[in-house]
Amino acid sequence: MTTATTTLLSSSCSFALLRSRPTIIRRYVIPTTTHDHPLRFSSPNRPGLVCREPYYKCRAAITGDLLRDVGATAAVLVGAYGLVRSFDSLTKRNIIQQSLSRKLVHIMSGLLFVVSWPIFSTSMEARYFASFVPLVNCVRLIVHGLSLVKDEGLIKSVTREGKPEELLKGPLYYVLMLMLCAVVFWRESPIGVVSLGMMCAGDGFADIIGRRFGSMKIFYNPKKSWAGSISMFISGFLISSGMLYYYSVLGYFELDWVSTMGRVALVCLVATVVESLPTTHLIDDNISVPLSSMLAAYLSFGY
Ligand SMILES: C/C(=C\COP(=O)(O)O)CCC[C@H](C)CCC[C@H](C)CCCC(C)C
Ligand SMILES: Nc1ccn([C@@H]2O[C@H](COP(=O)(O)OP(=O)(O)O)[C@@H](O)[C@H]2O)c(=O)n1
Repeated sequence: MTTATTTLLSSSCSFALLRSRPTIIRRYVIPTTTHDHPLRFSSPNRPGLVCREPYYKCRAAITGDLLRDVGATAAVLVGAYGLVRSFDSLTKRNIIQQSLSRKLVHIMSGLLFVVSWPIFSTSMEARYFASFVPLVNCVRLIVHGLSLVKDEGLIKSVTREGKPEELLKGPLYYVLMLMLCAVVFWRESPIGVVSLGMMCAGDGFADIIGRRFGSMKIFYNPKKSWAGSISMFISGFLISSGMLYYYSVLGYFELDWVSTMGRVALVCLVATVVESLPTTHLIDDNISVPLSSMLAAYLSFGY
């Protein structure tokens, strides 16, 4: 470390405690509705702020963040593996059908992943630690999808027909969307939370309800039903709103709930219409539903 840097750091480190007010720290403008970075300080790899605390305090804070993020990543990785294994066991013991098992994994994986985001630190790198979990699962799906390694439990839990190559479609797109939302939107924007709510809960319940009660088919797409689409809208709206409430209770968002409910309803309507279209052969629902939700949420929420 250069003498200049040491001098800069050893002089002091200023901690700017951000709550939910717009705060400008030199080149950083923190949006009104987040305090995802309650502590921001400079270090050689974090230029831009003046240091005024003793250097050891900065090191301690950085080390604390690092340990917290590594621990959180390990815990979520174990949770992901355990979830798939649990449903594999339930399917093997014929407690639930394979199709229902896959949909429950579809619904629960992404939602629990979003629920886990607050356990990561407030550092700028936390989102990359979190996105490491879907990355590992992405590699796992590719390795098993190419049959480089055999994992009957994984294949049975997340495929329709038990073919390894199925892992390279819906499930792979699903974890890629989890990574995208974690890195791009994280805890700072409702867009990622709502989009994953629609992909996980909305699309998941559409399948479960539609298969069972979908006798009235949609006139422009006989493969989809009104029951499925209506359940997608309702479940997507309730789960997405619940996730936004969860994050607002934790202080990440300050939302006007009357207008927010309208915005979420609009996003749900867009995603539901997109999912009902006869385009599954062109683009997987795990791509079209989250992307259309992101666009609608961006236009609706504005950040
Ligand atoms: C079955 C899945 C997608 C198939 O979708 P579709 O084709 O039916 O529309 C989901 C695949 C899930 C994946 C194997 C595991 C993902 C785990 C996630 C990244 C982290 C979850 C952490 C949490 C704490 C359990
Ligand atoms: N809007 C919807 C969505 C699915 N479904 C039912 O759920 C089944 C699976 O839906 P899907 O092809 O979208 O499944 P995924 O691509 O989400 O895995 C469909 O074949 C329908 O029987 C429905 O009835 N209405």
